[in-house]
Amino acid sequence: MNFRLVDLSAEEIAQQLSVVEPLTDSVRGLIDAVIRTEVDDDELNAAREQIDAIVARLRTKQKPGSFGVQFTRELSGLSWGNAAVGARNGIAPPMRIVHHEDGRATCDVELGAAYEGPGGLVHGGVSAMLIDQLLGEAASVGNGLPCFTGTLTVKYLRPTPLGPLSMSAETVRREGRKIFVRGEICTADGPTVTAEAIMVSPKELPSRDQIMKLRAELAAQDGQG
Ligand SMILES: CCCCCCCC(=O)SCCNC(=O)CCNC(=O)[C@H](O)C(C)(C)COP(=O)(O)OP(=O)(O)OC[C@H]1O[C@@H](n2cnc3c(N)ncnc32)[C@H](O)[C@@H]1OP(=O)(O)O
Repeated sequence: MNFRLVDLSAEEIAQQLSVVEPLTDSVRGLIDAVIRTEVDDDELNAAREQIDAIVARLRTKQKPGSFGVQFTRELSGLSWGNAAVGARNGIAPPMRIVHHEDGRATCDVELGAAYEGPGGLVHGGVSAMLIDQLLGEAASVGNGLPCFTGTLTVKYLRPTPLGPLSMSAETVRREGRKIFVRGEICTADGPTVTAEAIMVSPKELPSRDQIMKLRAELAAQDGQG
C-alpha cells in the first residue's frame, strides 16, 4: 500500500483544500458540461484544444503514479485521489462531507448526469461504490480500526433516481478484525439500495512502531532544516 507521512499542519491542509476543492468542482462542471452540451462540432473542437492546453499546463509538474494516501503527524489520512471521496478527484461523486455520530455515518450527495446508468437513474456500480465507502467509514471511524472491504452485498430494491440522495451506515457487530456493517441509500420516498458488508482490518497495516519510526524521521528532517 502506498503510505506516506507528510508534515502539514491543520491550517496548511485547510489552505490547500481551499484551492483544490474549487478546482475539483470546476472539473466536475467540465465533465457535466461535456455530457450535456449541445454546441456544434466546431465549438466542441475549440473546447478540446483549450482543455488539452490546460492538461499540458498541469502536467508541467506532476507526481509519478497515483496520489496515494498521505498521513499527517496526527495520523489524519489525506486520500485526495480516492475514487469515491478524493478532494482532488473530479470523477469522485461530491460526497466528501460524512457525519459520524453514535457509531452511525451519514452523508448527503447530489448525483448528476455523470453518474447515470439506465436513463435518468444512478448506475448500479456507482451506488455500490458510494455505499461501500460509507460502510467502510462507519466500520473504520466507528471502531477506530482502518478497514478494507472483504465482502460487499448490495440489494437494489428499486431504481435510484439522479438527484439528491441521503445515505447511512452503521456497525452491526464486531468479531476480532472483522466488522459487520449495514447501510442504505434513500430518496425522500425511502430506501432504494440496502447493503451489508464484512469490513476487515488487514493484519498487514503499518504497525504503530513503523508509524513512530516515520514520525521520528520527519522530526529529524525538521532538525536538519
Ligand atoms: C475511512 C476508510 C474507508 C475505507 C473504505 C474502503 C473501501 C475499499 O475500497 S477497500 C478496497 C477493496 N478491498 C480490498 O482490496 C481488500 C482485498 N483483500 C485484502 O486485502 C485482504 O484479503 C483482507 C484485508 C480483506 C483480509 O486480509 P487479512 O488481514 O490477511 O485477513 P485474514 O487474516 O486472512 O482473515 C481475518 C479474518 O477476516 C476474514 N476474511 C478475510 N477475507 C475476507 C473476505 N474477503 N470477506 C469476508 N471475510 C474475510 C477471515 O475469514 C478471518 O476471519 P476469522 O478471524 O473469523 O478467521
